[in-house]
Formats: sequence, structure tokens, C-alpha cells
Amino acid sequence: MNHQFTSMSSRGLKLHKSLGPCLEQTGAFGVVTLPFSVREGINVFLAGFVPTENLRFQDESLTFKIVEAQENAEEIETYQRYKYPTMSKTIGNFKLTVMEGEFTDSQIVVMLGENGTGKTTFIKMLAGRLKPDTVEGAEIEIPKFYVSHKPQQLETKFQGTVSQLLHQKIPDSCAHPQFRSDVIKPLQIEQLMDWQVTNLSGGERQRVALCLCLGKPADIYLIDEPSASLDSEQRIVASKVIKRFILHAKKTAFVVEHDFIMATYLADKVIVYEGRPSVDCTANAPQTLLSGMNKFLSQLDITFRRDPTNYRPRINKLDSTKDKEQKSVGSYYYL
Ligand SMILES: Nc1ncnc2c1ncn2[C@@H]1O[C@H](COP(=O)(O)OP(=O)(O)OP(=O)(O)O)[C@@H](O)[C@H]1O
Repeated sequence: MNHQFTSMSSRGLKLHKSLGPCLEQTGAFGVVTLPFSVREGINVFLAGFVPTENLRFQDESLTFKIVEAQENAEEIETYQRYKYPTMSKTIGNFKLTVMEGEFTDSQIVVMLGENGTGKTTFIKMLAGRLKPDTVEGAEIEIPKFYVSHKPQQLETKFQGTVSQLLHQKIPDSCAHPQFRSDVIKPLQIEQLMDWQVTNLSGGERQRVALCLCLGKPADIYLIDEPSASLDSEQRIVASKVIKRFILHAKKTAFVVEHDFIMATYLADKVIVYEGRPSVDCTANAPQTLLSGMNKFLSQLDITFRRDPTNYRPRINKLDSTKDKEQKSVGSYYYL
């Protein structure tokens, strides 16, 4: 099973959907539908509803932004704004330059870059765990943020159950009804409470790690690859959990995400990384989803269009009419 919808749709196979009546109840019963085209199959999956069977199998559906979020003057005033300066860091043979930027609360900034372009390095600098070598402009200091960081992988050295881990690390959040309903319940952590942390699978560890990260009081949540090891159902849930939490708690999240659909769904702003991976890269200032995606996709020479049903991004075949058309006008990412 391929959990990346974008690469699945570029392969053009037929999809069957194996469904339970509700994905929160594993082990109940399932339905296998007739084959759908890839486009229909993915749309049915994201909608959580099979029209041919009149069957809802997910409580929630995933839809995508079709217009750029317009920040009106009133909203800008209510947002808390934070700035960081232009800075650089050399680690071994790799040099990262970060361009001055700003972000607000209730905002998710997605970092887009190939492997080894310095996304984690920037996260560590924001978290105060790596000191920059140079900082430009004395007027902007790196603010002192309280940061909660979810690394790519959850450390599994903890000897004890998930319940013990959560009650030790995030006791207040565990007792908080809003956190329970916004995070613990949808991530299905309750089922894992009595399990030994060391015995958790990759996907289970990922869910617990996300819960731990969001449960820690902080100004900024640095979430490194939340989709890693998660299947496509869980990716939808994790995306919604992150989005709802950041909005309700009026916090900021910086997310590193390689799943293009999840990144598009999450992003209010994007930071695009440029340069030679593992050698010399630049993290640009946060920019809008449209301009950021255009820049990123032009580096990869890939174009995306929108599905007319739910507006999810769909990859264009290389050298297809649409691909050529969009490239000729510099529109790699189509809103
Ligand atoms: N402690 C270190 N010593 C030497 N080189 C390092 C160290 N930490 C990171 N690097 C190098 O710095 C570069 C950027 O690493 P970083 O982890 O920030 O990239 P990334 O964009 O997060 O990558 P990925 O998408 O693969 O997670 C890589 O080439 C990496 O090998």
C-alpha cells in the first residue's frame, strides 16, 4: 500500500477501497468496493464517503484551500508577530543561511526542501539548541521562544507504559478535557495506554510522539515529519489534529513534511530551501503557499493542478499538455 496520494495518482492504477464502517473501530467489518479510477478512489477516500454504497466510513473529510488566506487588517492586529534575523551556521561541510523572516500565532509554517537542505538544522537554531555562527543586524535578536520539538523519531528508551510516559511528561494536558478531545482521542492514544513504549510500532510511536509534543506548553511547536510511519488514514487524522490544535491554542507550528498533500493541507506559509543539499543551502523567508509552492516545484520541474471535486493537488504528467501549458506561464502550482 502506498500512502503517498501524489505518487499513487501519478502511476494511474485502479483502486479498490477496503472499508470498515468507521475507521476508529478496527476489527469490526469491512466492505470491498468495485474498482474506482485512481482519481475517484482517492477522492472517495478523502471524502470519507462511498457514494456507490451510500456508506460513510470516516467521520471527517479532508478538503483543500482554494484561495490564498487573506489576512485582513483586523486579523493582523490580533495576531502576535515574531521576527528572527538573517543568520548562518556551518556544521561539518554544510553551511546553512537563514534569511530574516517573521511569523504569527495561529499559523503553520511548512518547510519545503530536499533531504539535507538544513530543515532540521533551522529547527534546532529556533529551538536554541544550535547557536548561529553569524547573526546580521543587531536590531533583531533571536527571540527567546519556549519550544516543543517533535524529532523525526520518538526516543524509545522509556521503560514503562504509554500511560506512564504521558502522565510523567505532560500531566496537565492529560487531565485537560480540550486536549483529550482535540488530540488524545483522535490520535487513538487511549488504546495504547497500557502498552510498553519500547514495544510500540513505528506508527504508534509517531502518534505518541505527536501527542507528547502538542501536550507540552510552548510558544512554538517544531514538528519534524509528522507523517513518517503513518498510513494514509492516520495522516489525515494527524493533519487535522495539528491544524485544530494550533488554531485553538493560538500557537505557531513549524512543520517539516515530505508528504505533499499533507504539506499543502497544513501550510499557511512555506519556507523554501534552495542550494546544494549537504553543501550550501539557504532557507528563504516564510512566503505564501502559492508563491512558495511555485518556487519549490519549479526547482523540481514538476507541475500540479487542482482536482475539480475537492481541490486536492494532482501531479501533471511530465510533458503533458497541462504540464507544458503551466510551465510556459510559470504556474507550477495552480490554485
Ligand atoms: N552534527 C553534524 N555533523 C556534521 N554534519 C551534520 C551534522 N548534522 C547535520 N549535518 C549535515 O547537515 C546537512 C543538513 O542536515 P539537516 O538534518 O538539517 O537536513 P534536513 O533538511 O533536515 O534533511 P532531511 O530532509 O533528510 O531530514 C546534512 O548534509 C547533514 O549531513
